[in-house]
Amino acid sequence: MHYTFLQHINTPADLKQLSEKDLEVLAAEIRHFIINIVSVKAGHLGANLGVVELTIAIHRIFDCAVNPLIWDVGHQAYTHKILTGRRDQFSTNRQLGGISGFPKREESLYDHFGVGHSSTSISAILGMAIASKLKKEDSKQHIAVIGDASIASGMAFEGLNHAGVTKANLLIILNDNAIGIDPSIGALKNYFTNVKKGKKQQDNIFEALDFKYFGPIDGHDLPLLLKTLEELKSIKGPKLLHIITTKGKGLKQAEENQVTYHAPGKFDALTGELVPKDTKDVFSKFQDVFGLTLLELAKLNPKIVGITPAMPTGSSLKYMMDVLPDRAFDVGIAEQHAVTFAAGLATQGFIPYCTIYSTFLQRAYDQIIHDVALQNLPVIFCVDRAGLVGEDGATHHGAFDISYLSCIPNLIIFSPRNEIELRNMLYTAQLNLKQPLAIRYPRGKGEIIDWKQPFEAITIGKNIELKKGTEIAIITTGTAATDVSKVILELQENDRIGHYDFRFIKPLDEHLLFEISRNYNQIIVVENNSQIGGLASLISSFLHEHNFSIKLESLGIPDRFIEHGTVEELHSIVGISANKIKSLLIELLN
Ligand SMILES: Cc1ncc(C[n+]2csc(CCOP(=O)(O)OP(=O)(O)O)c2C)c(N)n1
Ligand SMILES: CC(=O)[C@@H](O)[C@H](O)COP(=O)(O)O
Ligand SMILES: [Mg+2]
Repeated sequence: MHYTFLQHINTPADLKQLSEKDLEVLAAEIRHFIINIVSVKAGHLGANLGVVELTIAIHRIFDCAVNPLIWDVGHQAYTHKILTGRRDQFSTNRQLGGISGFPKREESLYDHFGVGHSSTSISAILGMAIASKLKKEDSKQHIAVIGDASIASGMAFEGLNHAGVTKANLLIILNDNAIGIDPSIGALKNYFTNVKKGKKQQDNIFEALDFKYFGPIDGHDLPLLLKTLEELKSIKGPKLLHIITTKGKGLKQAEENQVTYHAPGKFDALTGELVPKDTKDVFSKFQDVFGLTLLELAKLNPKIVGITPAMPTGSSLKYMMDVLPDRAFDVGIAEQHAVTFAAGLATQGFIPYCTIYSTFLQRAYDQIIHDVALQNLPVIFCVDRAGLVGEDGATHHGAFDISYLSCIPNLIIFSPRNEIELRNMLYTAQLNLKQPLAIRYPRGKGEIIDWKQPFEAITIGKNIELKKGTEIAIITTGTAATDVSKVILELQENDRIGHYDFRFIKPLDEHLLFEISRNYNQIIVVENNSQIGGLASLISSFLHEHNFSIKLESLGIPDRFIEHGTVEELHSIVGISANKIKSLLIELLN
C-alpha cells in the first residue's frame, strides 16, 4: 500500500515537515494502516482509532524523546509506536519475537514507562516531573494520557491528589470517550457527561484538586489540538486537558459497537465485518461456563451476588448483569474496592462471587489478606485468566496467583481440571462455605461439549487419582491435566506412570501425597504458575517436612517475565506443552 506521508515518517521530527492539512491526511493514512494490520493480526482496535489525531498533535508539539509521555494502560499506543520508528515492525505487533502491544522501556526511548495495567500514569509522570524539578530541568513538560475509565480508579485519584499540591510541570490529558472496555460506570462518569453538556458544576473537580483545567475540546479536531497543546506548552504547573473522542473513530462498526471492537480479533478491513468463528469449534470458554453457571445458581439462591471490576464482558459476568442487574455489579477499574466491597457483602450474609483476572487481582493483595482472609469471610474469588494468557504478554499473564495466594491463611485454592469441575465448585461454594475460596481458571476454551451436567458437590480438600502407576507420578493442577492425560495415553509402558489431579492446591491433600510419596520413585508437577511458590514448591515443602527423599521435578513458569506470543508457543518455551512433557517422560522411561 502506498502512503503519501506515512512512509516518510521515521521519527516524530518528520512531522515538522508537514502542514496541518498534510497532518490530517497522515491521520487518515495511519487509521488505514492500523485497520489493515489489526484486521489480520488482531489486537486493540477501538482505543487506537480514537487517539490518532491526539498522538500526532502531541508528537508534533512536544519532543517526547526529552519530554516524558505516558500512555495509561498503553492499549492505545499504536499510533505512538508507528510515529516513533516502529512503523515497519508494526505487523509483528503482539507476536512472538515482535513488538509488544503495550509501551515498553526496552523497546524505544519514546516509551518512558512500561504499562498494561491501568491508572498508573499519573503517579509515574508525577515521579518523573518531580525528578526533573530536583534535577533543575524546569523547562521539561511531562505528559500523561489517561482514559475516562482509568482516571476513575483509586490509584489515579491518589496521583491527582498528590500532583495538585506539587506545582510540578504536568499535563494530564483526559481522553474521554465515555467507555472503558465496557461502558464506563460511576458518579465521575456522570460528572464528565454534565461537563460535556455544559451543565454548571458547583466546582470543577480538577480545579478543586489544584489543576488548571482546559476543555472539553474535540479530540479529533487536529488544528484545535495543535493550537491548544502549543498554548499549554508554556503554562507551568499541573494542568488537565479534557478531550472528547470517539472510540473506534473511522471504522463504522467499531464506532457503533465499541465493546466488541475494543479488541475484535480478526475482521475484514474493508467492511469491518468480524471473521466468523470456526463453526466446528463447539467448545465453550471457561468464562462462559463461569458466567452461565453463576446466573443459574443466582436464580436459585437469592444470597448470591456477582462483582467485576470493569470486565463484565471479558469475565462473562455480563450474563448475570443482564438478567439480575440488582445483584451483579460492575464497580469500574477498582480491584481493591471490588474485594473489600465483596467483604462487606459477605459480613451481611450474602455470597459474593468476585471475578477478577489473576494479573489484576495483584492490585488487591492487601484487601484479600486484611479485609477477607483475616476475617475469614466467605468471599469467592473467581480468578480468571490464570496462567499464561498469550498475546497481551508479560503485563497480563496470570503467572503468580498460586504463589501469592497460597501463603494466606484460611483461603482455599481450587483449580478445576475441566468445565464440569468449575461448575461444580461454583455450586459447592454457595453451600454454606465458612471461609474464602479462590477458583483459578485459564483464558479460553475447555474441551467438554456437554458441560451442563447436574450439579455435584465437591469435597473440600479431596484430590483425585486419575491413573495409577508404579514409578513416576505426574501431579497436575487445573487444565494441565488434559494435555498430560493425552500424553500418557500415547506412551508405551504407560503403566509405569501415575497421574493425579491436585485440583485443591490449598488445603494440600496430604493423605494422597503420603500415598504418592510411598508408592513412586519420582514426582513431576505440571502447573501454569511460577515455579517459585507454586504447587511444586508446596509439595517440596511437604516432602521435606516428612523426610521423603523422592525426586521432584517442577514444570512451571520459570523465574523470569514471559513475553507475548500464542499460548501454545509460550507453553512450549517454558516447558509445559504436551510435546515437552512427552519428551521428558520418554527420556525418564528410558
Ligand atoms: C488494573 C487494570 N484493571 C483492568 C484492566 C483492563 N482494562 C484495560 S483497558 C480498560 C478500559 C480502559 O478504559 P479507558 O481508560 O476509558 O480507555 P479507553 O479504552 O476508552 O481508551 C480496562 C478495564 C487493566 N488494564 N488494568
Ligand atoms: C488492555 C487490557 O488490559 C485489556 O484490553 C486486555 O487486553 C483484555 O484481555 P482479554 O482479551 O483477555 O479480555
Ligand atoms: Mg474510555
